[in-house]
Amino acid sequence: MSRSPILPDRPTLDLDPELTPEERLAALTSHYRDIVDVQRELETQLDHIEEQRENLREQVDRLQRENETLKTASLYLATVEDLFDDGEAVIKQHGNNQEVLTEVGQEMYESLGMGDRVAINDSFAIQEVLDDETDARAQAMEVDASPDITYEDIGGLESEMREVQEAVEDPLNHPEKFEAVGVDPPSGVLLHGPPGTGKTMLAKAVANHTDATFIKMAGSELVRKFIGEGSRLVRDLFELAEQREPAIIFIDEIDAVASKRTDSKTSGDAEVQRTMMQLLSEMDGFDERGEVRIMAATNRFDMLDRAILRPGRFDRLIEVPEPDNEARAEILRIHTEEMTLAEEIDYEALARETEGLNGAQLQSLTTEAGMFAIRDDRATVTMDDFRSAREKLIEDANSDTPAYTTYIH
Ligand SMILES: Nc1ncnc2c1ncn2[C@@H]1O[C@H](COP(=O)(O)OP(=O)(O)OP(=O)(O)O)[C@@H](O)[C@H]1O
Repeated sequence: MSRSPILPDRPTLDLDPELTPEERLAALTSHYRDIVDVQRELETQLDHIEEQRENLREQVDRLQRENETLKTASLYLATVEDLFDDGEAVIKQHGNNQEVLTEVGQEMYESLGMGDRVAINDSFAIQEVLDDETDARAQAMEVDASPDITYEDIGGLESEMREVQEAVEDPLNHPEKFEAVGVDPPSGVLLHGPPGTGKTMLAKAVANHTDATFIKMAGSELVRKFIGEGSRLVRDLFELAEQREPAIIFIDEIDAVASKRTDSKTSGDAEVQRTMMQLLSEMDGFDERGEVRIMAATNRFDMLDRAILRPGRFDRLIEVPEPDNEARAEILRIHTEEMTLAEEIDYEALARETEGLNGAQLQSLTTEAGMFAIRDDRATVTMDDFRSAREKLIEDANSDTPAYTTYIH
């Protein structure tokens, strides 16, 4: 780095009173020139300083970026095995079971207990104390011994329901049929299609009709920020399914863990890859698992890594489309079953008027129509209420409420 600038000497003027006017003029002219020279020198130095300032600014930016990268660098999971009075702890890293003695800052030391799960960095320094492991799993998985959704609750999707029955329900309820013919049922069933069209409902309904425990894991939950955590959750998921068989594993938003490989080499991507590899290896060892079926859903079929679609993995694809006229009428019928409706209600007309809405939006529409009746102090819901509800949904869409923006034109 350059040193501080050396300021030029300030020019001085010492006029002798004895000087003639000509001599005085010459002295003043010379003094003026000195001043101009100094000014030039100062200007050069100023340019130089500006340049230095620019360099320093760039340096600060670079350091800030490095700092950010360090802060977001991957952390590893470990368990506190032992705590000593002198502010040291023995931690055991998950995955490789390496035990390390590490120093702990005063503040961190006070919040630590034996057996705590912690996140550590590359130098084994504890960065964070984590929730209880069981909490983390409970948050990530939804376990429902008998979901109450039935096929009757699903509007439209007749052929999709039949496919799901064939691929998931029959192998669980009548494994002997498959044995008799000598074919293996599909390993995994992937439901794909736009959001809010009933994919989760299909998976729950099939669990209901088979007495299987429904175990749902959101793909986004599998993309954990700590190394080894995602793959550990995948292992836990399959273990739990085995303990609870018959069971249906349902991985929603599977694209979060099984997207096409990106070229970027960030540690986050590497961690997602590891989680996907764990998922693939669990699926490959699937045959021995008995009465466990696996289903997954995605809105981003185009993004999926083809590796998960190979035979023995998700080898049955079922597209779940947006509802057509007939399906919309049926969905509206299902969701208004418990509502007090005016006799004038014409489902076919409503279906035509709600073109572009998916199942989830149609459900909101019925609730919203009910709200209009309540606001008007009526117990009966009319066609006008449904129309006002539709207007409101459009208004919400136009005010950038994301859920409806893409559907109402
Ligand atoms: N075909 C349908 N019949 C009846 N209700 C439906 C249907 N599709 C969606 N719904 C309603 O929308 C809600 C959300 O549906 P569901 O969670 O099954 O959609 P999804 O396709 O899994 O959506 P996402 O991809 O956003 O997870 C359901 O609880 C239900 O109320």
